[in-house]
Amino acid sequence: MGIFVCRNSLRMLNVRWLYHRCLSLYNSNHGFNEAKIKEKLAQFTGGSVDLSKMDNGIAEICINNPSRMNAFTGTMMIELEERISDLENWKNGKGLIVYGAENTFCSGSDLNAVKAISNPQEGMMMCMLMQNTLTRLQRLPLISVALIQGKALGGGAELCTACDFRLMTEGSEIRFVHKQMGLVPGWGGAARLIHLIGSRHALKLLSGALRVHPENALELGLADNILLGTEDGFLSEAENWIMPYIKGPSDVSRAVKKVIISGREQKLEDALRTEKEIFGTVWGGLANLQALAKGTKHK
Ligand SMILES: CC[C@H](C(=O)O)C(=O)SCCNC(=O)CCNC(=O)[C@H](O)C(C)(C)COP(=O)(O)OP(=O)(O)OC[C@H]1O[C@@H](n2cnc3c(N)ncnc32)[C@H](O)[C@@H]1OP(=O)(O)O
Repeated sequence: MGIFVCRNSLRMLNVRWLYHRCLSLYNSNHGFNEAKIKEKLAQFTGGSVDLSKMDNGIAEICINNPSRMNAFTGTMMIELEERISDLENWKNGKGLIVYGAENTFCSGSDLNAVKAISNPQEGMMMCMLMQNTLTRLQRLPLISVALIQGKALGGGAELCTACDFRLMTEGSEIRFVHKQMGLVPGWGGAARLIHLIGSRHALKLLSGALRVHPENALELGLADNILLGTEDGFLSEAENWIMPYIKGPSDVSRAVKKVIISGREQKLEDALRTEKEIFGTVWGGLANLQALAKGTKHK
C-alpha cells in the first residue's frame, strides 16, 4: 500500500502541477503588470464580490453592487480575482453558483470606471486582468452555474459564459451590448460564446447586440434551464439544480470537471494523456474501492 500511496500522490502532484501551470493567460511576458492595473482599478470603489463556501461543497459568489445594477467597479474586479484564488485553494469544493444581488445579474463594467480608463493601454490591462480571472473561473475544478435574474449585459454577459451552465429566470436577459458602445467583448466572452453556441449564432448575438430571453437562450444552447420560482427562492432552486451533478466525493467530482477542461482545451493527444493522469488519481481510490466492494448496480 505504501508504494501505491506514494505513486498516487506523485500522480496527484503531476496533475496539480500540470493543472496549475497554465492557470493565468497573461503575465509580464505579455506586458501584463497585474500590480499596476490593480493599483489603478483600486481608485474606482463601490460594491463588493461576496464569497460563501458551504459544507455541502457548494460556493456562492454574489456580484453585489445593486445601486448600479451590479456593475463591476474597479475594486470589484480586484475582489473577483481574489475570490477565484480562494476557490482555487478550496480542496473540498464541488460546485459554484454565481449570481447578482437584488434579483439582477450584472450590467458589466462600471461606466464611471470605464470612462476613466478609456486609454488603450489601461483598457487592455483591465481586459487582461478580467480575461485571466474569468479563464481561471472557467478552469476551477468546480461545476459552476450562473444564476441569471434580470440583466446580464456587456461584461455581465461575458461573465455568465465563463460558468459551465446558465439558469435563467422568467423575464431575464443576456445581451452583449458591446457593439452599441463601439466595442467588442474583451473579457473572453466572444471566444467562449462561440464554444457554447457556434460561430453563426455568436456572430448574430454580437453584431446585432440582440436581447437573448430565456426561451431563445434554451434554443441556442446558451441556457440550461428556466427557473419558474419566486425571487427569494431562486438561489435554492439553483442549488437543487446543481446537486445531482456534484453528488458523491469531492475528489471524483473535481476529477470529472478536470477531464472536461482538458478535453475542451487541449489537442486530442494531450487531452488523452491528461485524462490518463486524472484517471490515475481516482483509479483504486477510496470511492472506487467502496463501489467495487458494494457491487454498485446502475439501475
Ligand atoms: C468588456 C466589458 C465592457 C467594458 O468594460 O467595456 C462593459 O461591460 S461596458 C458596460 C456595459 N453595460 C452597460 O452599458 C449597461 C448600462 N446600463 C443600462 O443599460 C441600464 O442601467 C440597465 C439596462 C442595466 C438597467 O436599466 P434600468 O432603467 O432598469 O435602471 P437604470 O438605468 O436606472 O440603472 C439604475 C442605476 O444603475 C446605474 N448603472 C446601471 N448600469 C451601470 C453600469 N454598467 N455602470 C455604472 N452604473 C450603472 C445607472 O446609472 C443607475 O444609476 P443612477 O445613479 O440612478 O443613474
